[in-house]
Amino acid sequence: MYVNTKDILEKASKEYYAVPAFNINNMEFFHAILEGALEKRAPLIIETSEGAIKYAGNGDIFKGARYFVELVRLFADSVDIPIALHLDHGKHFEYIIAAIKAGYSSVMIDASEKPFEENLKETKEIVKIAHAAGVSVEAELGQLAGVEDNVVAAESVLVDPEQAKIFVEETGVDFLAPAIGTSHGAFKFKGEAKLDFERLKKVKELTKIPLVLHGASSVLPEYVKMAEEYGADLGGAKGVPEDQLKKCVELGINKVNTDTDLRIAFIAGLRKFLKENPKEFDPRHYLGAGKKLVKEVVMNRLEFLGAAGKA
Ligand SMILES: O=C(COP(=O)(O)O)N(O)CCCCO
Ligand code: NA
Ligand SMILES: [Zn+2]
Repeated sequence: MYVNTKDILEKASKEYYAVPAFNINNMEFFHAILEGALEKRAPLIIETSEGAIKYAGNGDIFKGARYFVELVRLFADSVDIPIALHLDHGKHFEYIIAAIKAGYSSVMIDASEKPFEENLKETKEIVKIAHAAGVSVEAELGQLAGVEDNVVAAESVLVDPEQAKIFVEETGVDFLAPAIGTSHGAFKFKGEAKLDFERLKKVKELTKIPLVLHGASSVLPEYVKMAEEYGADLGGAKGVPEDQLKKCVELGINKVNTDTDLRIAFIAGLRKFLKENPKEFDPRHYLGAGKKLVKEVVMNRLEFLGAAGKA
């Protein structure tokens, strides 16, 4: 059934497990993720960036938002696991409104690169509108290092737990993404992976709401290796080690944004298939090879985060 993201996350927060939020840009990734969640009997959060919406609508953001709502609801309305659709990194008012209008379960207002007062003001405004439409809201405090879509924050700006308490009280936001040292993409961390667990613990104690980890892909070595074996150039790829991810869940992370791990799995499966099947040109076959590995990663991550069996 199609649900509000908050319903999924409130349960996870109470029981201290996490639900991965998987990014999609097309139908094939959605099918792979859905199959994995059904087999694992897990709640499912599908999320799309603004770029994905523009891509699916071929430039028209409202068509793109409608496309993902129709695609997800087509299946969600006929299965017995809870499924939510979330706008990831909503930075522009028109995308956030398009998502709300099209029927998304939740939206992220990401004003994290703006000064605290401005982030608070913008988030408050979106919460008012979204809540009036029965849509839940995610916001971000602090900044991830690395390229966050088109915002390059040279260094991470870590969340201030006291500010997080004020922010949550003043805005009424439903779930919060505290920056604790991760970054987006396949090349996280300059040296050793280092997350600020103390800070995370304080944010959970002070805010008591579901928390989100961005830049949470582990960049799994076996898939990186396979992709490289068949021609990919991913030198230096590094993600969040799984033991550190586990610790984040124990400290109160409940939504784990996962995009890069699915992309690497897909390209590994696709490259291998193309190399081994030079005569094949049916898109259902070569995209199917990517899908297969995406489903594998999805099932492992649902199990690892404790979402399996929680539907
Ligand atoms: O936090 C994440 C996922 O991060 P990762 O790159 O670790 O999968 N996301 O918000 C997904 C979109 C990344 C920006 O384009
Ligand atoms: Na998000
Ligand atoms: Zn993110």
